[in-house]
Amino acid sequence: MDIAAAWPNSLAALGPAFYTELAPTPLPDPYLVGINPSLAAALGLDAQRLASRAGVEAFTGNAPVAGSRPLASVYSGHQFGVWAGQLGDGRAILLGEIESPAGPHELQLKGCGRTPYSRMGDGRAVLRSSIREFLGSEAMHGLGIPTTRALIVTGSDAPVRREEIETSAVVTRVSPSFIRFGHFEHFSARGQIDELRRLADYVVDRFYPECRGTPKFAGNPYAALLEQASERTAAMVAQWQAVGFCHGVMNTDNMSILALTIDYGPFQFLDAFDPGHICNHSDDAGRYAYNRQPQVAYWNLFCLGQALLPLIGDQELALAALESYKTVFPRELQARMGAKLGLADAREGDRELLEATLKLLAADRVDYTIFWRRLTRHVAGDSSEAVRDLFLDREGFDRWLARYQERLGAGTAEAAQRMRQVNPKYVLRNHLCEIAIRQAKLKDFSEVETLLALMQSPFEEHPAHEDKAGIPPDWAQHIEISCSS
Ligand SMILES: Nc1ncnc2c1ncn2[C@@H]1O[C@H](COP(=O)(O)OP(=O)(O)OP(=O)(O)O)[C@@H](O)[C@H]1O
Ligand SMILES: [Mg+2]
Repeated sequence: MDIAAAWPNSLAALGPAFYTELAPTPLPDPYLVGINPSLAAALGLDAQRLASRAGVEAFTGNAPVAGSRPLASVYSGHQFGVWAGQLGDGRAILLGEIESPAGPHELQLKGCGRTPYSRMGDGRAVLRSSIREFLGSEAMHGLGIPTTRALIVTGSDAPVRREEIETSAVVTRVSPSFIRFGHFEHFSARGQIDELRRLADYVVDRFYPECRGTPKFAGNPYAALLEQASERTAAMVAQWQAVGFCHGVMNTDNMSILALTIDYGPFQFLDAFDPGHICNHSDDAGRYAYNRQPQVAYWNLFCLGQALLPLIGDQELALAALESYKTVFPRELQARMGAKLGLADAREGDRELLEATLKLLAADRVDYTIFWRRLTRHVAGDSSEAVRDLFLDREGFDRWLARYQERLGAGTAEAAQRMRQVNPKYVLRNHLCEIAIRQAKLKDFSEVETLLALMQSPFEEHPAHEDKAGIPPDWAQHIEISCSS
């Protein structure tokens, strides 16, 4: 398969300490599960060619992609708060970069066989989790949240053992970079300071050039990098919270240095609003519960700061670089939530109004997405009945509504306009994914295609898909998503 004239690989240029070159391991009789035409177009690729027989073979790892130089990178990380030592791409292989109208992007196959970093794993990914990653990352992109993306998913009937026997799949992910906090932790923990500096210089020069020549932090570019990563991570997590996204495995090896949402494992978009919701069935202690995500992100940034300390040279400077998380996160969250309420500006008392809103939602376990969308409709002119119906505590709701309407004041048409752009009608709920997965197991991939299109424009009405915007069925509560993928 020949899709790009050249495949530069800037990560490979860092030197052999950073990776192992190896080819993917083939899978028998691969088939197409899903293709992402809009991402293909954005990258200047021909979706039909990607989805052809030759494309399916190549993106399963069965035939070379001409000019690419496949490799698996090494990283380490903290998992569930504990140092886990060396991890690395145990089931992902980077093909290299392609130049595209959207700038250089890396292509990576996930689930394409064992690597030197597989430890006890089989190097595979199951169809179920690959569909979740494909749709989940595109749903986040559709919501305007920074994320890695997914170009194509292929499947094979080759069995994979998880809790039960499942089948294999490979997702081709796309990102400007797949470098994680864990890459920095790896070299720092081993005292490989030259490699650590090479990595940091690479990331700064390529993605954060403004970190050079800044008068901040006594001109220390690595402290500036830490601050930039902190601020971007704060903004990303504020977006997660606002849309009700639970990541599920916020280990430091799943935190992107570019603050892109990465690793769609046990993630979930909230159904009923429960601040302490734990989406990952393996997370017994609730370390990664929805309402803990902002603190966990800071904890992870602290690990990044420790990893960068040999370059920053001064603990005070590193702490100062982390400091802005504490102002950027609340500011971003307030802005996002204010927009969801349709507020044009920030005023005193808004925080209390927001807290009262969330308290009311939590008390009655109101569906998070439906609440905001119905509120939008009300602000646009519909009666308040549809929102009110979501609550058991009707009097509490009435008092809240009066307070909200007073704050909103006149100009509701503009407010509704704003709200429609930030309160999605569709999110990728677990049960929607589950239905698509069940059908895909029977080789019917139409629901994957439908959901992809829907999640790429989640703020639109799509009247033909009203059923996918409703209250989830009871069985949705019993779906258990764990780290097993
Ligand atoms: N089936 C597997 N075979 C080999 N290695 C695996 C497998 N599943 C996970 N790993 C490795 O275990 C570590 C932690 O896994 P985690 O679930 O965070 O990542 P992942 O889902 O494999 O990938 P990514 O973070 O790239 O999306 C990583 O080093 C990962 O490569
Ligand atoms: Mg991971």
